[in-house]
Amino acid sequence: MDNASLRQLLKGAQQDQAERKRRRATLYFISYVGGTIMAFMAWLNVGTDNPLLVGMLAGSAAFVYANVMLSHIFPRADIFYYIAGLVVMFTINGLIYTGGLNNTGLYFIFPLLFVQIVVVQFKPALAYVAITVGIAIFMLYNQNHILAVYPDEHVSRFLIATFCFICVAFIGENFWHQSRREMLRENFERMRQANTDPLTKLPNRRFLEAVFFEKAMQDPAAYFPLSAVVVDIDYFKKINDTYGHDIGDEVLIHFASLMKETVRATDVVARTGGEEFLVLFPHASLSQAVKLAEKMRKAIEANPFVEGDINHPITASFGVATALTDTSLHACLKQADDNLYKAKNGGRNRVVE
Ligand SMILES: Nc1nc2c(ncn2[C@@H]2O[C@H](COP(=O)(O)OP(=O)(O)OP(=O)(O)O)[C@@H](O)[C@H]2O)c(=O)[nH]1
Repeated sequence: MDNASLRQLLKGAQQDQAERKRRRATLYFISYVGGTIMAFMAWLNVGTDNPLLVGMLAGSAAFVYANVMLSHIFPRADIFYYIAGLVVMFTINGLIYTGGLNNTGLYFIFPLLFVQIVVVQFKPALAYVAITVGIAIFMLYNQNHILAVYPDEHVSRFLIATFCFICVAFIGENFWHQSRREMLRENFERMRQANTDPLTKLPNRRFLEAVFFEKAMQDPAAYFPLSAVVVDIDYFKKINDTYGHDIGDEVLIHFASLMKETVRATDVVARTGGEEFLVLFPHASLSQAVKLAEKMRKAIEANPFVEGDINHPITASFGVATALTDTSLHACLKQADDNLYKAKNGGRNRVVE
């Protein structure tokens, strides 16, 4: 797997945790509380001479509820945050257009603008707020086209207060956004280190268990049949004993890069133990995996470790197995291990399926 895909997988795993929870909780809270307030306001306005306001508030409440219900069904879709931001845009301008109850609509704009900033992510929120306030200003200066009547001094006070509110809200959001990004970067770095083998820079066993297998279980159609190849360098102890541990380390790095070069960007090569590696081929049948393992075996055999006076041939043994579905993943890994054992007992430098 190339570095970009690995980063992508790790970032996905990281975001899935705290960030998604925070955004979802915000959307749920704002939708249920905001939807209820709008429904209540619609009811308060029933019987007044402003049927458009009643319809708009009731319609917005219904839309907000429908949106949040759908977001429960599709919890991973971002579209519902943007729809909520659009409903807020519509409500703000609807309030300005109709004037709200006793012409008090302008007072509700500030909390609604804040909701828009919180629900939509930082950069898109700038565009949402600019459009919302742009339409509002247009209506306030073209009052002959709207139902409400706002005295000039209300308009100026409102615009000055809106300007100050937007500046303060965005400055706060900006600093919060920056510190969150910084925190995410640090967390990501820690996570990357925890999931990487420091010697070969390959993903480690933790990555497989906490990230890759989790992802495969969440979306089996994208990964299965998943083929596993357990690879173990032959007579590695002899290399350490002959040339020393440092050269042994160099051999492991050489071996890791050879294996990485022979697989595709979507395949994973991980170091799972001292001189043991696990290669995973998503969407690969047993026969395809055997061919790929044979290709790796030949590449390793053809590329001895060369450094200074040392020219040491290297071979490895391979155990292959395939999981047709996610339920057979653990049995497949055990089978691949058993096959590696057979390859070792059968004389090494071979692939056993
Ligand atoms: N240099 C180095 N050696 C390691 C590392 N991790 C494990 N080893 C060594 O790898 C060797 C593994 O030896 P064995 O399990 O006997 O396997 P082998 O000599 O490869 O023999 P077969 O696997 O049966 O072919 C041991 O000597 C470990 O000390 C490491 O990170 N660096």
